[in-house]
Amino acid sequence: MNLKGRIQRESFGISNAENQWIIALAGNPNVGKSTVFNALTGLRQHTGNWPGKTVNNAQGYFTYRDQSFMLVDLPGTYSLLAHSVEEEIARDFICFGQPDATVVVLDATSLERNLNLALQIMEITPRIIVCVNLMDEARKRGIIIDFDALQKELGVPVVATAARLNQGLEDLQKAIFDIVVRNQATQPKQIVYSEDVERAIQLLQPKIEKVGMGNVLSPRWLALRLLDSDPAFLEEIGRFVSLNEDKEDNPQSKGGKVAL
Ligand SMILES: Nc1nc2c(ncn2[C@@H]2O[C@H](COP(=O)(O)OP(=O)(O)OP(=O)(O)O)[C@@H](O)[C@H]2O)c(=O)[nH]1
Ligand SMILES: [Mg+2]
Repeated sequence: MNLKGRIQRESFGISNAENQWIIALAGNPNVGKSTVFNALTGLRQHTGNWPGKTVNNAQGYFTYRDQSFMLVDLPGTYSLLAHSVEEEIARDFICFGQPDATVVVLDATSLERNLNLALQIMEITPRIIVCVNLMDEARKRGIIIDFDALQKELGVPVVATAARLNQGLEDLQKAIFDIVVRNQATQPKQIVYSEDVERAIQLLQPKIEKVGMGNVLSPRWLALRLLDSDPAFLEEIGRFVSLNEDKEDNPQSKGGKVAL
């Protein structure tokens, strides 16, 4: 990891070892994130608070095929629209903490509602694994999920788990490994908005690409956030750009401001 990436992560209280991959664990409240986290990391974990917040932060470690992974258990959220401090933490870490991949844990018994968050994260990053947890509950209720169809539709890896029963966790580790270490390509499904919004995105996107943030955050997603015009978040983006900009690579960038 480069120095800028390290500084960025440290601002979230994350200081991973050299050669240690960072995996964010996101999901709606009560879907089994912490159960997945505990099953994968066992006793190799420590907890504290997110810097400056009274929200619990847990980090843990596991190794798989000689690679070391740090898991970061994010607060449970229904969306990333930052209506609460939990949503803000989850959104900022996924956007600016530069995780090498994000696992989004879904409740197999209420997929439709849970997919909302997965689609939001898929707008931000292609490095995502969908983990459909509570599969034992779904089976009990006679819910059948067509995983091949779901994976095809979403365009990202989908893994079935029952974390409380320790089922599917090795498949999850392999899916993480494939995305992070083997650089497996994904094609996350993108939400298509109304004609007006799509036209505005088309106008903004090339300008955002010129500013040179496209390799860190999705230009399409940034265009949507500019259209939201949430001033606090735009300021956050500006701070992030100034940490990450490299004037030699990117002569167009201007003093850390999103100059459009
Ligand atoms: N039956 C079943 N229960 C599970 C499974 N995974 C987790 N649970 C249970 O679901 C409840 C919530 O699990 P947590 O791991 O705390 O969920 P969480 O997503 O971390 O919750 P928040 O941190 O509050 O958002 C607990 O009672 C778990 O034991 C599973 O695969 N099957
Ligand atoms: Mg939890």
